[in-house]
Amino acid sequence: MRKLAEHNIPLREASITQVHSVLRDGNPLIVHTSMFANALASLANPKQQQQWVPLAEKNRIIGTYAQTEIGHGTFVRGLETTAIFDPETKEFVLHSPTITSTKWWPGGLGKTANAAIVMAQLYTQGKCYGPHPFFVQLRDFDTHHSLPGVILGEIGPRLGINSQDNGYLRFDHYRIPRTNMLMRHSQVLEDGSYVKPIHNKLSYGTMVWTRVAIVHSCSKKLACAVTIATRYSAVRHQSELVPGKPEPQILEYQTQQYKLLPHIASVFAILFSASSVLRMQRNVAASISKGNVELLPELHILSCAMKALSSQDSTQGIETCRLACGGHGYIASSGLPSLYTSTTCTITYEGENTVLLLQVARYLIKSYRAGLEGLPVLPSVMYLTAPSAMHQSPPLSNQALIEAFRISSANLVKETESRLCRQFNLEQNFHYAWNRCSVALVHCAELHSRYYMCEKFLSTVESIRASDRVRSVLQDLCRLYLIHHITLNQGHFLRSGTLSGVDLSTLEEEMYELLAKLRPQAVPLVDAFDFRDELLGSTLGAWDGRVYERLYEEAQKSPLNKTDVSKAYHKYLQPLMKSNL
Ligand SMILES: CCCCC/C=C\C/C=C\C/C=C\CC/C=C/C(=O)SCCNC(=O)CCNC(=O)[C@H](O)C(C)(C)COP(=O)(O)OP(=O)(O)OC[C@H]1O[C@@H](n2cnc3c(N)ncnc32)[C@H](O)[C@@H]1OP(=O)(O)O
Ligand SMILES: Cc1cc2nc3c(=O)[nH]c(=O)nc-3n(C[C@H](O)[C@H](O)[C@H](O)COP(=O)(O)OP(=O)(O)OC[C@H]3O[C@@H](n4cnc5c(N)ncnc54)[C@H](O)[C@@H]3O)c2cc1C
Repeated sequence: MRKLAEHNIPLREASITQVHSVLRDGNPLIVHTSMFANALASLANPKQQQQWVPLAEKNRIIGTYAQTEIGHGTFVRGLETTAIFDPETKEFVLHSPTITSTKWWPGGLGKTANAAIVMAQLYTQGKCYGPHPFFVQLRDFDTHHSLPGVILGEIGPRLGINSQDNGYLRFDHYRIPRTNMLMRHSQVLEDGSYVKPIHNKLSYGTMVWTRVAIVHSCSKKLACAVTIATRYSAVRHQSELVPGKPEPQILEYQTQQYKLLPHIASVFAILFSASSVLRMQRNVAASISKGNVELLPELHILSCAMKALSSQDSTQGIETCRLACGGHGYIASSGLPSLYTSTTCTITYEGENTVLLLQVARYLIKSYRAGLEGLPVLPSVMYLTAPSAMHQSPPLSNQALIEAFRISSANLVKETESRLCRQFNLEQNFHYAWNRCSVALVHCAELHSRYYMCEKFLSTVESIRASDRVRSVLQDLCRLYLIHHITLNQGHFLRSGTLSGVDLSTLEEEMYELLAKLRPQAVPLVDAFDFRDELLGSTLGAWDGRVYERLYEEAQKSPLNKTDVSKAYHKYLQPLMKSNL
């Protein structure tokens, strides 16, 4: 915090990588500086912002975002915490009526935060208006004691991010002023009447914002992992490539190149998609402030799609990098285990990936049906009902591969929609039919999202003007990315008839050539991510390549090495050795 202040970096602009470098196993302030700050900025009205933002910026108020309950995370409409308006006192009464209504998970809630944005079911004049956000003080701002009516604690050790205090929270008829409801989009007036928002999902805005932030952070986390594994692969020599010859760098093995290079490419694919979603988010935020919510559904769907794909890709990529480092990838000082545990949670939080992909699928099916009826659909899904012929692009060119993605995706949506109709005819119930088709629907969402990511990668690379040589390396990397994802999804391309078996084997051949061509670029590419050693925090990935010396030095720091004979010898081993057991 002191460093950020010294360098005049606003908290919200501190990159996740910098934060990760300081607190590799979780940061108790992350939800304060991200979701809490964003909720105040986007859900509070100007008067409320004047009241709370300066205090939050000075860290007098430290907040969290308390939405998930022990019984409900995904299904936000099913939240049980209530906020009932009392017109007599002009207060809301917050209450946790059941065990399942206990708030559970919020970052920093256990011990750090003294306030929270609480999502609770709003009741006024006897009617429920669904989940709404409230600013709630939880602890005394001076003593930090929890306030009467607030029951708080920490939820216990997790797979990772254990230096964060994820918490639980219950309310016992806890009263807050009416003006603590975040009132930028909807209001409860003094007489208890409810003023509805211009779009009923605006109160979910902080989730959308965070999903976009997660996409960006995933590219950074993956970039750290590929940097470590690639540099290590250039230092590590193992086995014989040619019998009798010296042990080569393990990066010479084609299988090692196949493990690493597609994930280096993935960093760029995620990064370029993140930039594109961020641009859209800024446009939508500007439109909303002018009262226009037309593009909100598109942003919601795109952020769901990119959050799901980037969290899945980066988690798998980091695990592949860990495995690519053999035994040394398993040691904590490699940095890879904490990268994995602090990234795999992004698959679950801020909307579990399957659930988000089903949101995307719902949009695809609705847009496809609208397109068939000649109704207007938004630009990103117009292709679903556009004529599905290949254009005049040269066979197997980048453009042709993008078209193959587009047509295969449209084909899969069409096929799944027909299945949905057939299932509906059998079940006579849309929701049961939907569930029966949901595996296929998730595949539709994944292919559509991959198409978007491939398209963004290609268009961004093609627009690079600064350096022909940089563009040329990135073009090869992009080509590798396209072919790699086509080979992983061969079935879709064969089914749509966009690529033949011969095409696929030609592309596979090219992929192997690209691995060899890109091999000399691997280290320069990851060096270009420009992570300082302190940021990477890895014995395997440091810039100077002194892997073995660093591993040895790090081992000396193990607490077990403080004495030659450990306490456990006297307490357990020696008695065991003498016991004749
Ligand atoms: C330690 C490492 C850190 C790395 C991270 C780095 C950066 C990130 C920065 C900070 C984050 C740090 C830590 C994060 C900590 C985690 C926090 C949390 O997890 S907070 C809790 C998050 N919870 C969720 O995401 C819940 C997921 N569920 C939902 O969002 C909704 O319930 C769901 C599934 C979308 C459904 O909503 P529901 O109200 O039931 O709607 P319907 O399905 O009925 O749909 C109705 C229509 O509304 C549309 N919709 C839904 N959501 C939105 C939205 N947000 N905006 C616009 N529109 C929306 C939906 O598409 C439907 O539209 P149609 O009727 O089809 O037109
Ligand atoms: C590290 C971490 C930090 C977190 N931080 C916060 C925080 O700061 N604030 C906060 O409020 N919350 C936080 N959360 C909670 C998080 O948002 C939820 O865990 C997440 O939204 C998933 O909800 P759930 O746990 O209820 O899973 P569930 O919804 O119960 O999911 C379990 C399974 O059911 C499936 N499923 C659920 N619904 C459907 C459906 N409609 N269709 C098909 N399948 C379905 C899912 O795909 C999944 O396989 C955090 C969670 C973690 C792990």
